[in-house]
This record gives sequence, C-alpha cells and structure tokens, in this order.
Amino acid sequence: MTRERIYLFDTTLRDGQQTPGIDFSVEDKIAIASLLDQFGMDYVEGGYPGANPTDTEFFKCRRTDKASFVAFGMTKRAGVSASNDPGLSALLSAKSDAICLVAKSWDYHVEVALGCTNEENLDNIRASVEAVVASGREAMVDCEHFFDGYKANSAYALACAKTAFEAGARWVVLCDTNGGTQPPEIREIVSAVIAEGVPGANLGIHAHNDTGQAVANSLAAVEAGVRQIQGTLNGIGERCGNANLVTLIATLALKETYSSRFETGIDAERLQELTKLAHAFDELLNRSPDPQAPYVGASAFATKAGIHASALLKDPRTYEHVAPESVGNLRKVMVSDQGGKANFINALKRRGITVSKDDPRLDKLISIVKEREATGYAYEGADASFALLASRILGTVPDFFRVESFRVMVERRFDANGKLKTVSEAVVRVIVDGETMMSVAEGHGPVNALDLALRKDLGKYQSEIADLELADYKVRILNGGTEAVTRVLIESTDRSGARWWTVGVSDNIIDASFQALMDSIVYKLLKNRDQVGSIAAE
Ligand SMILES: CC(=O)SCCNC(=O)CCNC(=O)[C@H](O)C(C)(C)COP(=O)(O)OP(=O)(O)OC[C@H]1O[C@@H](n2cnc3c(N)ncnc32)[C@H](O)[C@@H]1OP(=O)(O)O
Ligand SMILES: CC(=O)C(=O)O
Repeated sequence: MTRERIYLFDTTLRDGQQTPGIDFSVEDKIAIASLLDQFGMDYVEGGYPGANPTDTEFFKCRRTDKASFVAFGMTKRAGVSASNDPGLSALLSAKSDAICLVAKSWDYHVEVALGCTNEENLDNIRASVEAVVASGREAMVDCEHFFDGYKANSAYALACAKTAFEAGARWVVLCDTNGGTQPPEIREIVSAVIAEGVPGANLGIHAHNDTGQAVANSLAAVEAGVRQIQGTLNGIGERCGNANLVTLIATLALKETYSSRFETGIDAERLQELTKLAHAFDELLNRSPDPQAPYVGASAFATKAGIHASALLKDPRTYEHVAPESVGNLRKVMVSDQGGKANFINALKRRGITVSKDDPRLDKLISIVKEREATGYAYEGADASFALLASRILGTVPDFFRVESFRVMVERRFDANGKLKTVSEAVVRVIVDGETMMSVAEGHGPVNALDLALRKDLGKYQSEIADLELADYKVRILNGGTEAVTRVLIESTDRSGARWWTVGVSDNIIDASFQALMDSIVYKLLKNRDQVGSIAAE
C-alpha cells in the first residue's frame, strides 16, 4: 500500500523564539537551521524578518540547502495596499523559499485585535497571499485561533481558510493558538474543513501544548486528513510550548497505526540520529536534556525496578514499546533500592564484572546499596561511586593515598582596599606511600577550595589527575532545617571526554562533597589503569 506523505514544518526558530527565556543570536539560528536541514525537515521557519534586527540579518541569505526556508509575518493591514504595507514589503524582500503569513480567523480577534471589519480581514488575507504568490514564493497561511474561531463562528473561520486556499496558498495551517482544544474537537473540525472544500493535502496543523495535548492534537489532525505538521525541537515555544516534533517524528515512524499509512522525509537510518538531534539542540540552548522526554530522554529506556529489569534482561520487549536503538537511545538497567539481582548483575556486567547469581558477595553488595540508599545515597545517578563500591566489595581497590585530615575555613573580612570579601581556604593533609603532604588552596567557595587543595599535591599520582575537571556539582537537601542531611553529586570529566558521577552524603555539606570528590579521584586513578571493574572480576 502506498503511504501518504506527511510534511514536517519546523518552527523552532520562530515560535520557539517566543519561548520565555530563549533568545537566539544569528549564530545560534545558523547552527540550528543547519541541524534541522541536515536532519531532513521539509520546512524550516527561520523567524520574522523586519520584526527585529536578528531576524532581518538572518534572512539576508538562504540558510538551508535542502529544506524549504520559510519567512514568517502577518498579513497586510487594513487600509493599505499590499505593495504599500511595510511589514509585507520586509517579508517579500527576505531571502526565503516560502512565506508563512499569520492571519486572524476568529471574528472576535478581528474586531478586538485588528479593529477592522470581517470583510477587510478577508481582503487582507487574499491580497497578501496573492502578493506572495506573485513574488514566486510558496505561500502558506497560519490561521490563528482557527479552532476557537470555528467554535465561535464556523462560517467565518471557514471563510478565512477558503480565502487563503483560493488565493493560492499551498498550505492552510489550522492553529490551536491558545492550546486549549482537545483531540476529538480537532478531529471533528478538521473533517468539517475538508468537507467544506479545502483538501487535506493542503492543510496543516499548528498545535500548542497548554493542556499537554499538542502531540495528540497533531496526530488527531493527521488522522482527520491534514498533511503538514508544524512543531518545534523538544517542544519549545510560546507558554507551554508547541507540538514536539521529536516525539511526532518517532511516533509517525515507529507506531504501526501511523507508519502503515504515512511517511515523512525521515528514513529509519536518519531516525537513529533523533536522540543526538534533541540533545544537540539542548546543548546549543545550554540546558540539560529532559531525562523523561519520550523516546530521547536518558530515562526513556531506563529501569530501576527489579521486576522489570529481570524480565527486560530476558527479552527487552517485555518492558519496551520500541527498541531504543531505533531512535539512537540506550537501554539502561540501573541499580538502586528498587533493584533486584538482575539489575545488579547487569550493571556489573557493563563494567566487565561477571558475578554469579548465588555469589554471597552479590547479596552483600545489594544489601549495602539498599542500606546506603536508605540513608540518602543515590547510586542510580552516581555510576562511578557504584563501580568503586562494587569493586571494593567484590574485589579490592588499591590504597592510592589516604587523607589524614582536612580543614576548611570561610572568613568574611575587609580586604586591603576596604572592600568586604568572603574568602574560602582549605588545608588538606594527604599520605602517599608513607609520606605526608600538606596542601593549602583558596577557592570561590569552601567546596572549590577543598577540591583545589585535595588535587594540588598527590605526590606520584599528581600528573595522572592533571586533566581531571569537575563538570557539575549538585546539592540536594534530603530533609528540612539547618541540620538536614545533604546529598552531593559531582560530575567529573577528563581529556578523554569520559564523564562520571560520584556521590557523597552527610549532615555536613563539606563532608558530603569531600566523599564525592574522593570517589571521583580514586575512580580516575582506576580508570587510568583500566581497572574499573576488572579488579573485581574473579
Ligand atoms: C500566534 C503567533 O504566534 S503570531 C506571531 C507572534 N509573534 C510576534 O509577535 C513576534 C514578532 N512581533 C513583533 O516584533 C512586533 O509585534 C511587530 C514588529 C510584528 C509589530 O510591531 P508593532 O507594529 O509595534 O505592533 P504591535 O506589536 O504593538 O501590535 C501588533 C499589531 O499588528 C496587528 N496585527 C496582528 N495580527 C495581524 C494580522 N494577522 N494581520 C494584520 N495585522 C495584524 C495588530 O492589530 C496590531 O496593530 P496596531 O498596532 O495597529 O494595533
Ligand atoms: C501562528 C501561531 O504561532 C499560532 O497561531 O499559534
């Protein structure tokens, strides 16, 4: 059976730009447009030329090779001709393959926001689309508030959509601008528009996520007949965001109910780069990827429940709706107080440690992890601390060095210029091969000072940890009050690009940090010797 083509329209650089807290530079836009283009989107909407200097600059040249490069802007205003409307002129002079015009389709908005008559608005739509078509560009119209407009005055909303289509718009995009419409309403209204003469092959959907239904609404619209979906990477966008194209791409490709009837421009091979795309985008935004993002989150194929892990290891299909590798993600079986033997055996196997199910040391490891987690440790997020603990229980870890004592001071004082300053200083005494070394360091805060002092002089191991860097530091207070128990998680990295997490728990934040720092250094020394795991493999 031939499958119908669904066109993917990405508005990350336009509606995504309307996300609170997100502000793209021209360089950001160039990088993101290139990611989207290479991934295989059909349309990349770059922004609103004429609205701000960034977007005007961005549209000075075409920014995609394969995808159609789209400029966004509003229809002409009432009372001026298309050729005399400055906004439309700016749009027409932008270097784009297509122009997406936003048009009012709710009569209430025409009255309140535009302050013109319904007829004038229809005329604005018609004249603007005709101007775009005359410029040789593909025209499309985002019918703003289409679903709310349809519910208030279906004849007028339909008239707007039909006017756009009859004037030559390749796509008439039905927008759930306020994001409150529900999937059954989307299905019913899209079907009515098609029945009124705008073919599904010319209809698109633009859904917002204000009730968490943007993806479901987009799919409902596809089921009812639309053939273009607008959305953004990782669902960014105004307020609660837009339909998440990452989720939609995977669903359309991997769920039989859609994949048997539809295809997008993303083939199975490209789909395996989906996780990379989603994470690369977060990297550009300088934010951590959402671990629970469908398909691409770090937890999307992770399990810490013992019952699940046991079955999953017999056959992954027992607890996975699709194979993680189909979207370039990974299966993760974690260790925690929710885990049974299967979780632990699998976690150890990943580190090259083979241990049999009836080995009493395995029971000991499980009970220590469970006891420690009860006091606040969290090994599922601290892989390196788990590896060290397992290595210590199942085998041995060399005593590279011993910290005899440490002292951390925080002093608030006036400096030589009379400026009030808070200074942190740490002193650490370390014994390596029977020799005591004392290091002193000042840091931005007490933990930084302790870290610097600890890594300042490790005798014969010093050169080995020269490339060790702390990448992240997370503190979690496990119960309230100033005497609370604190969990510290530290992410470390080195020149090889490897990253590892370690954990410390104490009612003293410095002590908790010290434990995590120590684990990180010892892990690094083991790692340098390729001994992570293998020392325990007996
Ligand atoms: C649902 C959406 O996401 S639509 C996209 C929304 N995105 C943005 O607004 C971001 C970019 N916008 C901007 O930078 C500015 O709003 C501009 C440059 C477009 C316009 O700025 P200004 O001319 O100062 O107008 P302002 O923003 O105050 O108000 C919008 C104007 O556009 C008019 N307008 C709104 N939609 C349309 C439309 N579809 N067709 C014609 N005119 C419209 C409004 O009536 C209002 O006109 P008024 O100034 O005569 O009252
Ligand atoms: C056009 C648009 O972004 C909307 O209606 O939501």
